[in-house]
Amino acid sequence: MQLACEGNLPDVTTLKINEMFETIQGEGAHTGIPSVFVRLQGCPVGCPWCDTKHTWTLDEAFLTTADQVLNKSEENECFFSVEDDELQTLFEQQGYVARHVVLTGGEPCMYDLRRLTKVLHDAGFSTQIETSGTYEVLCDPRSWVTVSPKVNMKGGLAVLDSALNRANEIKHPVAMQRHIDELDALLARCESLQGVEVCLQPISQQDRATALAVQTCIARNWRLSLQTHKYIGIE
Ligand SMILES: C[S@@+](CC[C@H](N)C(=O)[O-])C[C@H]1O[C@@H](n2cnc3c(N)ncnc32)[C@H](O)[C@@H]1O
Ligand SMILES: Nc1nc2[nH]cc(C(=O)O)c2c(=O)[nH]1
Ligand code: SF4
Ligand SMILES: [Mg+2]
Repeated sequence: MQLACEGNLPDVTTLKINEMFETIQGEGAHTGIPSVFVRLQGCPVGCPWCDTKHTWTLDEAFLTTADQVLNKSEENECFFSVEDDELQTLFEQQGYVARHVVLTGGEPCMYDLRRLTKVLHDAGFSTQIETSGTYEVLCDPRSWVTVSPKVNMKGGLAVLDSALNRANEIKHPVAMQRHIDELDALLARCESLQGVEVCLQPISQQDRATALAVQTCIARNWRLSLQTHKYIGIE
């Protein structure tokens, strides 16, 4: 077995994929960029307002074929398995033209993403990881890491701090003042976050959440992240 130390690639990782599609990145600093979305299966965090609850389970009863998953007409728990070094071939078969790949979920950092992100960057893609900070972020140094910190959730502070240390962007979902206070506490504790772009994302397009996010972004000079894909009815 190969060691996963610097310079070496870890062994092949089997990815479980719930959805794969080409769309426009709708959130955060990369909003507007045509992207291939790879939605990985599994998340134990349990945010009550999560908009991808269909990805939470890792029950093998939902294992199906790539064809079934790629041709889904609605969200469901079904997923297929693929080795990370076979993903690019699938992109080609699907005829994707986007050169930016967003790894999301579920919680993508339940998987070792080092081989996948290295191979993709070496092939000329850029990559972005959307993570909750509840698992260590294992990826290529060239990947853009968006941490949407889930405080007081499973994973613990040490893991969250290591994810925040790797973050290129903090994207915080908000609905109440309490969510802003939690973010303030994180920013105060984590020196590595000085200078990292912070954005607030209203939870589920609620009017009050949006008003709070707008007002706080103006007051703090933070960025607003709307889930723009939901406003225009794309994936
Ligand atoms: C579905 S999560 C998957 C990636 C990872 N588990 C995470 O939480 O970052 C992708 C992004 O959507 C955000 N999100 C999920 N449900 C949302 C909702 N109802 N309203 C606003 N943002 C939401 C998350 O906070 C995260 O930034
Ligand atoms: N268009 C689009 N942009 C997104 N940005 C983050 C998403 C996610 O679910 O992680 C997402 C998504 O599901 N669709
Ligand atoms: S961590 Fe992400 S995928 Fe998991 S429940 Fe929360 S928002 Fe959903
Ligand atoms: Mg989404």
